[in-house]
Amino acid sequence: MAQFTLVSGSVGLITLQNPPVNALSAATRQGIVDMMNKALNDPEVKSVVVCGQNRIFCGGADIKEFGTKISGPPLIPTIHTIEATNKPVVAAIEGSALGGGLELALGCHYRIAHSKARLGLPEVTLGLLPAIGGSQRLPRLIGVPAAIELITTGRHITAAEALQLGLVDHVTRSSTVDEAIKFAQSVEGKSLDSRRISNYPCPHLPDLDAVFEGVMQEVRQKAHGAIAPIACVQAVRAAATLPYLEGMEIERQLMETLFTSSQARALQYTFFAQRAVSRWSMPSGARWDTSMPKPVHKAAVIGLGTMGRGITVALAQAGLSVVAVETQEKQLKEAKLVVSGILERAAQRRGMAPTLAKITYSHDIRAVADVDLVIEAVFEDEALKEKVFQQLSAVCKPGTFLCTNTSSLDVDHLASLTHNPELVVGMHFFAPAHVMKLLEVVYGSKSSPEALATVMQLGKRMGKVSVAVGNCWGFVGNRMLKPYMEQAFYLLEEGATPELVDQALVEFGFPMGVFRMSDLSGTDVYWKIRKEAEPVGASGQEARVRKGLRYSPLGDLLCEQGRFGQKTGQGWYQYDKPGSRVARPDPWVHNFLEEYRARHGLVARRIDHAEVLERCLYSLINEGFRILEEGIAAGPEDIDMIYVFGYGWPKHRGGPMFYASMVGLAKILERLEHYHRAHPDVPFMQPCSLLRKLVTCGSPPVHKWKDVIKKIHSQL
Ligand SMILES: CCC/C=C/C(=O)SCCNC(=O)CCNC(=O)[C@H](O)C(C)(C)COP(=O)([O-])OP(=O)([O-])OC[C@H]1O[C@@H](n2cnc3c(N)ncnc32)[C@H](O)[C@@H]1OP(=O)([O-])[O-]
Repeated sequence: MAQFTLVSGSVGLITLQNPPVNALSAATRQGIVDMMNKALNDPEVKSVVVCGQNRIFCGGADIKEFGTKISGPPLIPTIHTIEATNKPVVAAIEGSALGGGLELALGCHYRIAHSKARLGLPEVTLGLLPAIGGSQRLPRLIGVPAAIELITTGRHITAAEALQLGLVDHVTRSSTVDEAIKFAQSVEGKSLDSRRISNYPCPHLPDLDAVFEGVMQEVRQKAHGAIAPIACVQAVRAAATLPYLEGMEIERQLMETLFTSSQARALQYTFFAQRAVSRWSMPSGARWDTSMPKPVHKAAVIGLGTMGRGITVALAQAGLSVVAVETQEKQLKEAKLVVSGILERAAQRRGMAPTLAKITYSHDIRAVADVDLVIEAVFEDEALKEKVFQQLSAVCKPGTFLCTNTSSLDVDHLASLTHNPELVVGMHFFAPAHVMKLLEVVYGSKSSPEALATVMQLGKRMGKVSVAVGNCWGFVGNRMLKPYMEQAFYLLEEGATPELVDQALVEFGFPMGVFRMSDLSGTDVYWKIRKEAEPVGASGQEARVRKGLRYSPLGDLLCEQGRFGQKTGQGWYQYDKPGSRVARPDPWVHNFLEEYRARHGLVARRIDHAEVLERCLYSLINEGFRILEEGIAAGPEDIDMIYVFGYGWPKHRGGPMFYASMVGLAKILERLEHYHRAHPDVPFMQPCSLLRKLVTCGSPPVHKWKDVIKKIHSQL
């Protein structure tokens, strides 16, 4: 797990060997301890270079070990030994030096990085803090403000930035290990007094208390309830105010609390789930590792509204040639300006040339004749999309994949209008499409494994977290959102205000509540969808029962007043002016709700945050279980990643299905039964049979649910 070689006569080369990322597993830590002892005790060795096998220094602690009983030696004493030795120790950083990997490098006397290397302390993203001395050494080396920023965000930085910050001593474009060996020899026998970071005083900051107060406020606000960023600030404060060893003790105590927290478990689950969803499977048995994607060099986007523009940017940034088609001249002109502007600004930020030449614009759909893949992003209108699919099927070269960005239409139906339904796949982007990480990839009943593999690979190229799901109304994300939003409306009918519901959800960790979100995206968006799905019928606009089930017309009544949210300056909240982002509670809305309740003989009651969360979240989770039962999502990780990366579900709660497992499935079942008894006309509250089955099986942990689902399917 670590190898020792004597090179150039006097340099002990220690190579970490734990593929794929040389994570610090128990065996690797043991290897480092043993090999370092060997090097430091060998009189022939005058200096040491530490590097990683396969051009990656070290991806940090072995995250797989975190949920288990940790064995093997701790690294802190070894890092102290390295720092204290009189033999110069040089870290040769290639690939990544992250978390514990960078902390090991910080214990070395010198750090040399390859120009393509990435460095960072991403522990916070796993619900932890850099507790192998990183929180104490980094501020001493690069100063408190820069250290706080790196440690609380977990950002990976380039070697160039690391050099600028003083985190590394030298950056090279040639062989890092060779340079490190040469450098190590050049400093053999020289004093290392000025190279031991733990001896550095933390760079002085005037008015330390005020600085930390400001930082804490900012970090708290961004954390949305996550505890690790707060602990990171506390640890850096210890570095800034206490001697090194006392700071280390604070680091240890803070880590002890974080290490066993449910937030750390959720974030570590998310780390692996994010990677697991790329290993997709279809109900037919087709899988990621047996299906070959086709190369996509040139793609087209049809329709250059907000979504089409974002998709064009995402494709161009992924290095593809793009044909962007919009039939309306004015819209086409405007789109060109917007797309170029986004690409230019992004290129400026990265210090690169923009990829404008890769895009050709046209108002004629025939311009897509030679592309490998088309993404249709026209207005969400069934007749229009039908026409576009028929046209595409006629003009595209044989074998072109046809994708739709629909959020609510039937992928199978669109596929049926083409000559080759096996080439049709849904690509459900989230606005803004070049920013949002999630891509729901929807395979229809006829989609070929090759088509799915191609689109999943394209999603990866665009930097998306792509999740393959089956075809059904709303796919996974929007289908689960329906019961959640319905409950929010019912809560208003029963006595809540939009502020109360939103506050409960924000305290849970969502960046904003359902009503604020609805104002932001436009209250009319779902109104249009509702009007198609839930026609008014003979009983009228105000009817609270439709098709025999409970219905709340509150959202529809609000829209009829022209209150479309932020864009009109009025929605569930009031805004200073149309487009303003500052939402204030609106007495008009409170009055509107009171009058509505009076008209329907509803008596307002006190509703607390716990009820808001249980009703909104458990009904959403219940629908998640139905989706799993139907095989629309292959596993709970798929649902969770859709919610974390597309719907603002707090990462530190792991996604709805992981959250359900943390709350306890039996409790979720009991509360759903309770609410279903109280609201028998709300089918979303009726516990799903998979949930019952899992509870009967003793509520297995989330990674075992697939086994139960498989058993149910095999019994059918
Ligand atoms: C002790 C207290 C203090 C804590 C200190 C810490 O260091 S906390 C840790 C701080 N460190 C971090 O947070 C760094 C986390 N890692 C990363 O950010 C990236 O993996 C990368 C940039 C190192 C490589 O990116 P890339 O796109 O080239 O590759 P990829 O991402 O696809 O990964 C390939 C495979 O390696 C696996 N794996 C990766 N890392 C670890 C790990 N540490 N452990 C175990 N496994 C790990 C990964 O699951 C995947 O396995 P799969 O799915 O094939 O079975």
